[in-house]
Amino acid sequence: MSMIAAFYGGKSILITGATGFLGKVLMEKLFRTSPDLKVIYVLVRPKQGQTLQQRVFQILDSKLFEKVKEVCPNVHEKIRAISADLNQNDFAISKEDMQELLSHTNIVFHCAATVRFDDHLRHAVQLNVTATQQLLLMASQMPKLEAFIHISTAFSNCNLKHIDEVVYPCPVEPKKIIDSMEWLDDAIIDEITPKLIGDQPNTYTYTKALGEVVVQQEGGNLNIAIIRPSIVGATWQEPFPGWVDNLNGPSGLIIAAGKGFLRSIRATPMAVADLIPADTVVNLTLAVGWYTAVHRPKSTLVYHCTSGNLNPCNWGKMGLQVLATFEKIPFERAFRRPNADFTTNNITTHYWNAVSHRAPAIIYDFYLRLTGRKPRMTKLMNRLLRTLSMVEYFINRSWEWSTYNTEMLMSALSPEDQRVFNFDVRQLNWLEYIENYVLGVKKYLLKEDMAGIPEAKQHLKRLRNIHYLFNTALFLIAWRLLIARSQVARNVWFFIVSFCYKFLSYFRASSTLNA
Ligand SMILES: CCCCCCCCCCCCCCCCCCCCCCCCCC(=O)SCCNC(=O)CCNC(=O)[C@H](O)C(C)(C)COP(=O)(O)OP(=O)(O)OC[C@H]1O[C@@H](n2cnc3c(N)ncnc32)[C@H](O)[C@@H]1OP(=O)(O)O
Ligand SMILES: NC(=O)C1=CN([C@@H]2O[C@H](COP(=O)(O)OP(=O)(O)OC[C@H]3O[C@@H](n4cnc5c(N)ncnc54)[C@H](OP(=O)(O)O)[C@@H]3O)[C@@H](O)[C@H]2O)C=CC1
Repeated sequence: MSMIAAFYGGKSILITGATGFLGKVLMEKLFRTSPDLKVIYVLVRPKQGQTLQQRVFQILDSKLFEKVKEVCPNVHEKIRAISADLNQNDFAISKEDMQELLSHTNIVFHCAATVRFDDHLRHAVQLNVTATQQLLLMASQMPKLEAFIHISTAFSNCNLKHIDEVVYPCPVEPKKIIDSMEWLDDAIIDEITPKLIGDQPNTYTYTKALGEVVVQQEGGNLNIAIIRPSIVGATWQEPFPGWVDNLNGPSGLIIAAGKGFLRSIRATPMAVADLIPADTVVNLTLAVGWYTAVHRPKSTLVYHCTSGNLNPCNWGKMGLQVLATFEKIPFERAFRRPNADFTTNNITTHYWNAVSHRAPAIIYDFYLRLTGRKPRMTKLMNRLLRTLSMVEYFINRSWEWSTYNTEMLMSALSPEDQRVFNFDVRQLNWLEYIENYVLGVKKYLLKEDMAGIPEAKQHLKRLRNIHYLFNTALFLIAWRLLIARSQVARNVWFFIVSFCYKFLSYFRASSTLNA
């Protein structure tokens, strides 16, 4: 019997960010392994004309939850959606709901965040810092609370090369930042943002670092732990391989490469691609929840959920495997044949951006205009280039994350828990994982049918022929222009033509003699 699964039985669990990528996998695993849990409270904001209930039921009715429905048929009754906006005071939670949360919650998993790299500092601070502070305040009023688990990121201190499982101080106290956001106007915030974030690459990593400091400073007597996952990718094993539902991290770029938009990325092939599957993160999170509640460590423990030091894979290997998978499982209606490559310096990056990204987009938009359609490729390409510029920082460096706490926890688990809540990335086979990832992107993100693969392959063959035809035509035109202008080119041309003629004459003569 799994001790961790038994621990969550009968518990009331509060999850923020449950409608996000990681939150969904977390809920799924909780319901599947502890179907006798009492209730999961999810803080949800209403969206797109959907009620809260509809938003949550849509998640429960998705393929991700198919196995859950078998082991926990009354899952709809065990989830309680609470209207909340983490940007508002007291999260805009009603008094009755707040009362219920405060008096019943046993465990809190805080996953909600803005993960946009370029978010305005005011918004990023509100969600990643102030909301964390407010949630801690709420948690301190929960008499039955056993553990508070905060999800941060392994990149919260990416200005360092070697990162330990400790909370690092920030140059400016989070409280001062929170206060200043209240009275500074947007223009001034824009101006001081680069100075404040210093050697952090963006407002996301900066505010996640501030969030950790808030957790440490304001955790009071709570049992708190911080989890730092690296780049969260599709599921590895559970509930099935390859599940992914948003474009963050590598997923969007896999689509862009598979559809043929992405031709070149400035990346260091030997840099470590520190991906971590979503189910691995969730298994560690649940194990940490159990350990924190049961063993009550004296201080806030930080757990790195990374792959690089235990089972490293680099971007070069990953890129090649992604391309190899496209051969077997191509995406439908590609714009060009997938043929992306890594570049390593600024000049080649600019060159390939102009030649392989912008020029084809302009030509295609011209063609759309000619045929009376609305141009759209240049806009899409600009967005892709913006995304590339945002992720460049992370794919041209390697970090070392120590994993003492994570390894300590692994050895503290029973063999059964090590199996059910497996977070040992040494067992991960990267080639298999990446293939499943690409397949998952095709099935769950692009919603493409596997039956369409033969047609997709035909389409790629047509694109290849068009490519060859286009290149040949281009070469002939260039050559024709050169011959018209240069005596040397003309001489070379006559030499080649007469050589071919002589060779053919000789060949014909010798075959007549033999006959
Ligand atoms: C040796 C040879 C080898 C050969 C090799 C060949 C290679 C070939 C294989 C290639 C693949 C393998 C290598 C992969 C490298 C991956 C690196 C990942 C590093 C990640 C590090 C993460 C570290 C930190 C981890 C964390 O701790 S946190 C989690 C990470 N957080 C994020 O990943 C958020 C990022 N994103 C944003 O920050 C915003 O998205 C923003 C970008 C500002 C845009 O912003 P904006 O332009 O405003 O656009 P949106 O409004 O967002 O979207 C507007 C429209 O574009 C859509 N769209 C949004 N995104 C994306 C996206 N990516 N890709 C595509 N489309 C996207 C969206 O659907 C919407 O479409 P629509 O609805 O209009 O139709
Ligand atoms: N994905 C990754 O690669 C990594 C993620 N992390 C961390 O993991 C956690 C989860 O990330 P992930 O699941 O990928 O992110 P998602 O963007 O998929 O999910 C974010 C969640 O936060 C919720 N949220 C955002 N704003 C508000 C708000 N104002 N009020 C209420 N809820 C809000 C979203 O709700 P809604 O559905 O309404 O938008 C969503 O449920 C984050 O803390 C992130 O920093 C760490 C390392 C890597």
